[in-house]
Amino acid sequence: MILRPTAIAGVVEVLAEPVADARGRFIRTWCADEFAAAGLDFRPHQVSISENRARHTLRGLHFQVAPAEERKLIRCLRGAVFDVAVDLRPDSPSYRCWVGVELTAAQHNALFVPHGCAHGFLSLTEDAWLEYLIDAPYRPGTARGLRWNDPAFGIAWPAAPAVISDRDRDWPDHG
Ligand SMILES: Cc1cn([C@H]2C[C@H](O)[C@@H](COP(=O)(O)OP(=O)(O)O[C@H]3O[C@H](C)C(=O)[C@H](O)[C@H]3O)O2)c(=O)[nH]c1=O
Repeated sequence: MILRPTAIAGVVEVLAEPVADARGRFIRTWCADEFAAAGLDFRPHQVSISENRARHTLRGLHFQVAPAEERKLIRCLRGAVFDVAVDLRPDSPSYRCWVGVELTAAQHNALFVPHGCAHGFLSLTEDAWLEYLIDAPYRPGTARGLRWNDPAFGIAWPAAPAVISDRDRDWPDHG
């Protein structure tokens, strides 16, 4: 795999290096050693799947508050999504900046999101499924959120959401 840095420190796109033969392809999607060699201390604790029926479903943007902070590796298992991370670390040179990456099942690419960043996505196809590798147990009530169109972040989404939860629609402005 190729770990490609983004404009936000610690947010890394993981590009697949498929090994093809007459039967098809073999793709490594995570490796502790390769991540560690890139300075990413990431050991998954739980794996989840997010199934999204309608095109332009938006989930997020979420982050977990300490001590429940999560590092997560997100990949698309079906369809495609526009995946976004926002830097919420006040001491970071990219504080309040965002990056967006198109994740597709066909490319097998992924986005690594470290502590201190919010994550969200907009599905670009019907039946877009995401896999999350997360390095902490799920702790209900520890999630906080940013609103997708909060002017404080100016995220350039490819489209407005057609489907969004009330909770995600109503996150307050961050001023
Ligand atoms: C996140 C999570 C949820 N759940 C249960 C709780 C609810 O009964 C149901 C849906 O939860 P929620 O509406 O919080 O799911 P999303 O809105 O997709 O939340 C996720 O969306 C954004 C984009 C993220 O990056 C996070 O992974 C996560 O916050 O699954 C669990 O059982 N385990 C979990 O780890």
